[in-house]
Amino acid sequence: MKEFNLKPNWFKNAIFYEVLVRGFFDSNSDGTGDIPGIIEKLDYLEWLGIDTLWLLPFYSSPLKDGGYDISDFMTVLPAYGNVSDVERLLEESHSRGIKVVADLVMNHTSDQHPWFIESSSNTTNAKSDFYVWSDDQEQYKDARIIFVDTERSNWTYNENRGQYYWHRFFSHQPDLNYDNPQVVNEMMQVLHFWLERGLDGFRLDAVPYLFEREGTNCENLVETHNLLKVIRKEVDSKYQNKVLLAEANQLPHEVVEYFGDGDECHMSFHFPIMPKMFMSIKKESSEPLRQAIVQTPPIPNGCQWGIFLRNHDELTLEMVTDEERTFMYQAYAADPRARRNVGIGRRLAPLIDNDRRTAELLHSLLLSMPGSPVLYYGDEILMGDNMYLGDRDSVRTPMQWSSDRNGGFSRSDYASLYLPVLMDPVYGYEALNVESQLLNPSSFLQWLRHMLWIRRGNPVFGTGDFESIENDNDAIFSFVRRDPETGTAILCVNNFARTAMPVSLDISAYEGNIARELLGGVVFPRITSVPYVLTLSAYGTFWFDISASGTSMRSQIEEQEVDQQENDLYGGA
Ligand SMILES: OC[C@H]1O[C@H](O[C@H]2O[C@H](CO)[C@@H](O)[C@H](O)[C@H]2O)[C@H](O)[C@@H](O)[C@@H]1O
Ligand SMILES: [Ca+2]
Repeated sequence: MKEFNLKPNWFKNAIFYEVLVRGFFDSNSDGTGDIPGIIEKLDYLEWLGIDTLWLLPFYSSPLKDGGYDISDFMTVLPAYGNVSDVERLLEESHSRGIKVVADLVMNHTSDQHPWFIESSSNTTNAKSDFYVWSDDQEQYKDARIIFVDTERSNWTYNENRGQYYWHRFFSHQPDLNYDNPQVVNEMMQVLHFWLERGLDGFRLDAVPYLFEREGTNCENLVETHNLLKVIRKEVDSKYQNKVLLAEANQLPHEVVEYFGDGDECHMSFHFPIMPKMFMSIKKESSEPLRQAIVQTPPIPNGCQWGIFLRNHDELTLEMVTDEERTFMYQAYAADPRARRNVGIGRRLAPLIDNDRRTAELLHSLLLSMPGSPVLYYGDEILMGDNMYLGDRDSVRTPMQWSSDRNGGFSRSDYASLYLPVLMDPVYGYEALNVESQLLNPSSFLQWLRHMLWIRRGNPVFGTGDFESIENDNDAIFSFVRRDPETGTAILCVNNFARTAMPVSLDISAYEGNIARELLGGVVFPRITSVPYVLTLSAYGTFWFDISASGTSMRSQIEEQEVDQQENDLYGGA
């Protein structure tokens, strides 16, 4: 059993893994993944080297939005299991040193939630103010529509009540009214219910939209931030080492506001840099990503970004410029079937034409840039997608465990699967699955596991400063992650070009230090006052330990070995 990490800032060094409960493993052969199924796969996740599971909503739901339409916050969808199963998952995960956070949808409920059924019955019932009601559709006209593929308005008429209700997402997801203290109180009970059971925190879904105010776009309002401060205070006062992770798909200066002064969320997804990684690839230029990082404001101590390549939604293009959006659609979604709302409904591998080198470059970035990496289930084997499925189901097909029936995901009839497993010649389960990649020492899965291991052994990736390193090649993104107190420093060099590239780096500040490549342990020439010259292969990357002598993870003995190697290789020069 691994030592369970009880440090308050554990999430800064965590590697997150996002699990679609429905799509991971079906333990009872009914065609739907479930909580006991995740328990059965914990050994695999431990082997892979992840620290924290993020579970997509597992609560009771009519599943019209993948479970983000909750009809009871305190029960588990029967097809997924029950509360005891979740408790068992928490125990089993914790015993392996794995923490578990879950999605919490505070902004809205399903229209099947008893609160909404009562609220919509008339204007005088006890839950009458639980939602945002209006006689007309005139209010909040400055609020954009988010699900543009399906919704034409943020208001929908309810026959029973004879009024309109407000919803930022699907019309079956009425927004809760946080101006009503009873709603705040109810949501606090929900938080307590799950935290008491041992959950390690929440991913707070769609958090910018909790309040509405006339004359604003109803996003990121001060009232929303004040409520988050109240929630944080409540969580901190009763529990230890929990994490709140904000899902706020907003501009850089807005997204950092979800950390408050260190008194709101511990973490926030770094939405601004995600599309920029993909732009840098197609432009063969480090500039889009470099700019996005440089423009990221500093965050308070005790806070951390969550960085990701892909997730269960579309590759969102809501917060990029019109020009950038056009570029992204042309570069990554020439086929209009790939488009979803304001974004692209594809998984990582098809986005990058299944190119292993690009996948390695993107994951090297994910594991070395400031923030905690969040992996999406299936991306560790470079799973594909199914553009013919509706909404965002294109990227939510069953996990491919083996070449057995239904990809080893379920023993049920194929026809009863919640979504069809992929069967095409490139990404189908017979060609692409966990089992075959476990057996293949040079598979992407094995490569990624090695990278996660290296990252874990170098905590500076989670907690260190970020220093951009000047170089003479636009295709190359170079930076150092360092801990000024210990002198630990790791130089990361990334080539966005599809061809080999030379680069000269200005790392004279580290003059005298040895550069030791982290994956193979090979010693490169000592750093001097002149530019450091490297050659990178197409989409190539390097991680070098350039720490001051004796301050890194290396022991004194290793240091002597380095001297010897250097002597052998460079004749003591
Ligand atoms: O609960 C409703 C939705 O909430 C999240 O949505 C986020 O994803 C949207 C794209 O699919 C994005 O445009 C929006 O800004 C986000 O809040 C959740 O991740 C979705 O799955 C869910 O439908
Ligand atoms: Ca099942």
